[in-house]
Amino acid sequence: MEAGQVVSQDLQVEIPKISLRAGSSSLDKIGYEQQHISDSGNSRLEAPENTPRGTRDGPSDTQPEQQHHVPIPHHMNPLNLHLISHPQRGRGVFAPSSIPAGTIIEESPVLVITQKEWDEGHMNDTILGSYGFCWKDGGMGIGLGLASLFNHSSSPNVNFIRSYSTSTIKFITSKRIEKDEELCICYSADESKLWFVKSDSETQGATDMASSSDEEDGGFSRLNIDEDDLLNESSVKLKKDRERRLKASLSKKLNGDVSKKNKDSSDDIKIQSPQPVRFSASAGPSSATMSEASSRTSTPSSSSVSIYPEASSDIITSLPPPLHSGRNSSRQKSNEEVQLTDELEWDEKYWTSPYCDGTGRANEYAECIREKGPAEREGEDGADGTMDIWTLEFTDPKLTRTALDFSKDLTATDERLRHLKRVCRRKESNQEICRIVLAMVAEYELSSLQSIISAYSSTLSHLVPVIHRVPSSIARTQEQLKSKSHLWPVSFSPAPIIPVDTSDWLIGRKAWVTSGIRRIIQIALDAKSKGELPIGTYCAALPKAFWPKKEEGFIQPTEELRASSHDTRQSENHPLRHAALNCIKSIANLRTVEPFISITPERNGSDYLLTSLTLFITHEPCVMCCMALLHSRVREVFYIFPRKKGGGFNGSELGIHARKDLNHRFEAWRYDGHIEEETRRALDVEEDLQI
Ligand SMILES: C[S@@+](CC[C@H](N)C(=O)[O-])C[C@H]1O[C@@H](n2cnc3c(N)ncnc32)[C@H](O)[C@@H]1O
Repeated sequence: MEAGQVVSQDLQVEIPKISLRAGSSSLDKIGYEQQHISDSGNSRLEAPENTPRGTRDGPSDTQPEQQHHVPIPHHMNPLNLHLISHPQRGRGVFAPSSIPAGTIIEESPVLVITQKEWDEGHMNDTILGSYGFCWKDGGMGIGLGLASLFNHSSSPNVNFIRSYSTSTIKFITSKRIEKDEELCICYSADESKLWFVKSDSETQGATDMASSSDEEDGGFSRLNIDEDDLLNESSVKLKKDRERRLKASLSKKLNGDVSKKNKDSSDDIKIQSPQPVRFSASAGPSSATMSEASSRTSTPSSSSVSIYPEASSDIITSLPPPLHSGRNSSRQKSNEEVQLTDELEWDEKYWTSPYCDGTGRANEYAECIREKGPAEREGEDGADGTMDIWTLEFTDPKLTRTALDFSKDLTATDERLRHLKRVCRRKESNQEICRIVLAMVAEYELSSLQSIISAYSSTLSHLVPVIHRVPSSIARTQEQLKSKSHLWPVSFSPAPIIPVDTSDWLIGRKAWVTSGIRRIIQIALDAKSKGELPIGTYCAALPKAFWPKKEEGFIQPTEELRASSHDTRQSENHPLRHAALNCIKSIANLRTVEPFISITPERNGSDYLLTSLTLFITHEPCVMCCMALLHSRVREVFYIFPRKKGGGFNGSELGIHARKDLNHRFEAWRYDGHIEEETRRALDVEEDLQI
C-alpha cells in the first residue's frame, strides 16, 4: 500500500502527506495501516453506535474491517481521540469518552498559501483542494494536526476560530460530545454554501454525511451540480457555470413552471432548505408525492452552530469566507434526477383544489382567529378608553396662538397625543373656556412643566396647567366620534374592515394553513423525540393563487424560500436557539446564496428576510421572537398554543405584531382547530418558558 492512501474496499481516500507527518513518526501511520488499537486500548473496529445510520447501514459499512481505527500519539493527543476511517467519508476524529462543551481540542498550526501561490500552483486541482481552509486575502490555510481530519456536518459539534496573526486554528467543542461520537466541523460559514454535491450513495464515494445518515439526522443545503459538465472545466468557470444555471433554474421556476420543470429538466439545480422536515401528508391526490417525498426527507435539524469567532480580538474582523475551498466538487457526481427537493415540493396545486387532501370538504378545515393588536383595539369601545393629560386652560382668546405654539413644540413627537385635536373649546358657566393639549401626565411634574412654560413665554407664565381626562384613541366610527368628542375632540379615521377569522377564505387557502399546522406539529413531535423542546416552525410563501393584489400593497414573496426548524436550546445549550429565531436564521442563510442572492427586490429594501412570508409555529412566540419576526418583516404568523406568560402577541398584552408605535405590523392567527389530547400533552411546554 502506498503512503498517502487509506484503503477501504469501497473507496480509496487520498490524504495529504503534509498533514500526516507533523512531527511524529507514528503519525505516518495514520490511515496507512488497516487496524490499530488506540492509546486508550479501545480496540473496537466497528463504527460507533451513534455514527449516523447511513454510515453504518450500507453493505460495506456493516463489516468491521471497513473501519480503520488509528491511534494518535498520546502526548499530542491529551483527549485520547482516535481516527476511524469510513468508506465514504474517509478518516474522521472520534471521542473515546464524553467531552464537555467548550473543551479546546487542539490549536492547530496552519501552513498559509497565498492566493497567487494557490492559483498558480493549481493547488485546487490537487488533493490540497479538499483540505484548505479559506484564509485571509484569498489565501488558503492547510491545517496541520487534527485540523485537516475533521469531517463535515451541518450540525457540527466542534467550532473553530482562525487566528491570522498566529497562523493557527483553534478547535473547540460547541456541545457535549458523547463517547464514540464523531467530532465534526461545518465546512461552510453558511450551510447553504457547502461544496458537497449530494451524490447517489450507491455510485459515489463522498457523500454528505448528514443526508446519507439516519433519517433523524437533519439534512442541509447543497447546491447540486452535474459532474459531467464540470469535470474538465477550470474552477472559475465552474463557479460561473453553477451560478448561471442556478439563476436560470430559478427564473424558470419563478415563471411558474415549477412542477413541469421538476420533472423535465436535466439542467436544473437542487436547492434545499437548510432544515428540511418530514411531511406527513394524509391521503389524497397529493399524498403519494408527498409521502414519497417524506420518506426521503430528513427531519428537522436547525442546530447549526455558528462558526464565527466569538472572543479573540486578533482573529477576524469581518465575516470569514466559507471554510473549505470547495472548488473541487467536480470530483463528486450526482446521478439523481434533477428536481426541487422535498422541502420545496409544496406546490400550490395541492392546496387549491377543494378536495386537496382526498377527503376534504370546506367544513373540515378549522378556522383561525385573528389576534387584534393594540393599534386596532384602541379604536374599540371597551376598557375605559381614556387617559389623563396636562392641559392649559384660559378664557382670554389672545393667548390661544402662543399656547398652541407651545403645545406643538412640547408634544411634536408624542404619538400618544396625535389623535387629539389640540384645542378644545367649551362653554361653561356662560364663558368660553379654551383648553390646549400639553403633555401626558406621566411625562412631567407640575413644577417642571410650569417652569418650562414660564421660560417659553411670559404671557403664559401666570397659567397653571391642569389635568384633564381625554379619550385615549382615535374614533373609528361615527358613534365613537360623537362619544369621544364629548370628552375632547378627536380625529376620525374609519377602521379598515379586517375579518376576525378565516371563515370567508378560499378552501384551498384553509387547506394550506391546515397542512402548515400539521407540518409544525410533526416537527415539534420529532424535536421532542430527540430530546428538544417540542416547538416547531415552518416558513414559506403563501401559494400564488391566494396572493392579494399588488395594488393592495402586497409585495410578492420569493416563492422558493422555505425553511423549517425547531427549538434547539437543549442540544445547543444556548439560550437564544428559539424555534422562530432558528427559522429566521435559516431563511437568512438561504438569502446569502444563489439563486436567492441574485433576486432583485421589487423596490429598494422590499425583499427583506421574511418579507411576505408566512410563518407557522406551534406556540405563541415570546416577545423577543415576535420582535425578531417583526424586524424580519414577516407577513403573517399562524400558531396553535397561546402563551399566557410572555407570549408576544396578546399573551403579554403587548401585541407586538400590531402596534402603532412600531414600524412594521403583521397578522397573527391562532389556529382554532381540534388538536388531539395526546398531541396537546406531547407539545405541552412549561408555563414559564419563553417560546
Ligand atoms: C478535510 S478532509 C477530512 C478528512 C478526510 N476524511 C480524510 O480522510 O482525510 C475533507 C474530505 O473528507 C471527506 N468528507 C468530509 N466530510 C464528509 C462528509 N460529511 N461526507 C462525505 N465526505 C466527507 C471529503 O472527501 C472531503 O474531501
